[in-house]
Amino acid sequence: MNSSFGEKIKITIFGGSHEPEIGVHIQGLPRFTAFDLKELQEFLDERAPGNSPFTTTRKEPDLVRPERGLRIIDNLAVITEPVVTLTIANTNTRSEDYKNLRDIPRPGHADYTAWIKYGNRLNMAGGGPFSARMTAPLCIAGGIALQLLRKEGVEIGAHLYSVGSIRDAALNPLNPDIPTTSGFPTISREAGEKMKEEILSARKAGDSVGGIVEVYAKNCPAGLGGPMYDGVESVLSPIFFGIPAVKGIEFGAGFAASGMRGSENNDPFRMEGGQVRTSTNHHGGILGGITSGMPIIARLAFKPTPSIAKAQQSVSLSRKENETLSIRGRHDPCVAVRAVPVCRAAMAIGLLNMIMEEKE
Ligand SMILES: Cc1cc2nc3c(=O)[nH]c(=O)nc-3n(C[C@H](O)[C@H](O)[C@H](O)COP(=O)(O)O)c2cc1C
Ligand SMILES: C=C(O[C@@H]1CC(C(=O)O)=C[C@@H](OP(=O)(O)O)[C@H]1O)C(=O)O
Repeated sequence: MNSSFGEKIKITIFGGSHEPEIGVHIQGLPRFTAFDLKELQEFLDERAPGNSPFTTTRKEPDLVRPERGLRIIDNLAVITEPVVTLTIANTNTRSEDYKNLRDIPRPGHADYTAWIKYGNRLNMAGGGPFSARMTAPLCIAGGIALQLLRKEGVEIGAHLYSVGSIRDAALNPLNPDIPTTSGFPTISREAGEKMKEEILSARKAGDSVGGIVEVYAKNCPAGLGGPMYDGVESVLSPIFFGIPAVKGIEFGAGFAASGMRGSENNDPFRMEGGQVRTSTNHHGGILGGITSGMPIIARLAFKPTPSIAKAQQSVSLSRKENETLSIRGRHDPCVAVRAVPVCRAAMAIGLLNMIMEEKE
């Protein structure tokens, strides 16, 4: 099953969690531009599963394989064709964990709705095409987009804004920057330690916990986007909602703006070095759907992982009876942790689309 996003840059993600491979076709990248494969692999490694006690135990190397449309010279990949294809092998599938879930759907996952729509035609082991595994090819496209955007001066970063009720230190909305910490994606090391405890405590209880990822883009040119459906929020939201388990998105002050007065929420304009800037950034870099030149800021709310070890109430679809379900298998206790690079990838693809459109 394929899933596509974008017009100027079109990505098509294919494969499934327990198929031989997953991958992405990317159409419309500027020809004869190069990107660094080693840097792309390092970006993929940030998302890869199985590398810490805070993720699923399904360990995958997630090695990027250039397949089509690229000429490889040492670590450089030069884009030579209108469509490029890259893949990743699935090397560590354990489909027997999913046998009983064909009949007894997991509460909170896509098992039941996929059965309603596709019956038994889809290989749903590992979550099939609904799995977070599909965010690996998203990160291939996003990792390439991040490198191309950096050439334009655009920087995209993200951090774990919260896990359960524990909040990270605040990002500076006027000049966001994420210091490199100890391998855990928070600004504050102390907040990171508390989040780790919360995640391990949920896992120990056979449970899971939700979280929020905050993502920013700075040095983005003013003037991208347009009114209504051409707006930056309208372009970014579909790619953000394509990430499994995303249940809410806010830009700038977001929902909190609804509790403010206009005098508090409006960002005063001022001149700075001959350029129009704002003194605060409640608008998150977007006014009327168009970028203002201030940092773009979005927060993505992730629900707690649906697959939990605790016994849950479900049904047998064949016997039409209530059932108690106990899930075996390997699952993230908090999906938001590994979603941090995924949010950067999604933001990069969305913005590259708009920047390329502007260049036409
Ligand atoms: C990085 C990441 C890792 C995830 N890991 C798991 C997991 O291990 N187990 C699981 O049940 N769901 C996991 N999910 C969430 C499911 O894929 C998702 O909840 C499911 O496909 C249903 O889609 P929905 O939540 O968008 O409705 C993960 C999501 C992300 C973004
Ligand atoms: C493999 C990844 O995460 C998977 C995401 C996932 C889900 O339901 O989304 C379920 C689990 O799959 P499995 O049962 O095959 O181990 C996770 O391990 C990955 O992100 O690369």
